[in-house]
Amino acid sequence: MTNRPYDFVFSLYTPLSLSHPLYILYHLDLGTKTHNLPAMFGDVKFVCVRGSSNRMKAFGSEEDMQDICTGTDRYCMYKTGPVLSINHGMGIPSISIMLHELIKLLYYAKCYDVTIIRIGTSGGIGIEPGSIVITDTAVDSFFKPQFEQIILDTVVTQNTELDKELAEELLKCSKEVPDFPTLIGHTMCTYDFYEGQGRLDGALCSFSNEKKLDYLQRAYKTGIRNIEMESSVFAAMCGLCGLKAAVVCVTLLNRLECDQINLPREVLLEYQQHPQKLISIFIKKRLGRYNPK
Ligand SMILES: O=P(O)(O)O[C@H]1O[C@H](CO)[C@@H](O)[C@H]1O
Ligand SMILES: O=c1cc[nH]c(=O)[nH]1
Repeated sequence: MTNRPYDFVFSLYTPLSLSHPLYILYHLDLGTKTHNLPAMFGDVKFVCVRGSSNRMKAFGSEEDMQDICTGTDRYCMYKTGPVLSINHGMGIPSISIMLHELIKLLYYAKCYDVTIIRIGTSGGIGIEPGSIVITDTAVDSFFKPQFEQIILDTVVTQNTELDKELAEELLKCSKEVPDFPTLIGHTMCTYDFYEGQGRLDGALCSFSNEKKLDYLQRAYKTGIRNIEMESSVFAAMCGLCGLKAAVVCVTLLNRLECDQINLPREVLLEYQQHPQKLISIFIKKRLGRYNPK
């Protein structure tokens, strides 16, 4: 039974919170006592997560979309039929807090068969800017396929593999959008945008251009095709909770060539549409509503 996989996780890990009569999803400004979560979210089948709140309304028309998390400016959430969109901010701590509360929300709303996708931007390694990378495995800065979570005073190593079948299904959907290359590869997840991603243009830089290129070329050789800042904890938490998950990111630059993102605004906006287009096709296909022109 994979219907509500998070039941399994909750029974393992959180008996206290489950038995609590009132549950507050603090950073989402939602709660079991204040909101009828099954009525509001029970039909959710797809959750799309993105970094910034501006990119959130992609699945509905701007006018009729209301932010569900009105009482907080931490996260924004929109719902269009079975598609829920939430932003996660930048970096592992921010997405991790959002995911804890989102997964509890899905549990209390009695959702089942949910697919969750991070739609994002990234720095490419050795590939054309504008390409899409569908992540098979998130790796850390040592190129290891793992996420190290500190729980109390213990380092717990978690698996960061993503759903292979889902990745292949997404790659198949990409054939419908031939305007930009799409590939499956490893994604490196870092704690920082600058030195942490081997950039020379931060406020601090403690290594040479040669060292940077050597590092990025070694990353390429292990199968890493892009770098971003959330995929490892996303893969680990969704995997532990049995949620089918994918990470689909456009690359904004080729890090073997430069560090600065200096694309004209309209090109940047156009690139950000690439993963969005792919995911729209995927969802429409899943819902039996895809009509290729
Ligand atoms: O996918 P988005 O939200 O653009 O996130 C990527 O861009 C941010 C850095 O600019 C990091 O959070 C990285 O993961
Ligand atoms: O280079 C990049 C671009 C977007 N996001 C990142 O984390 N790195």
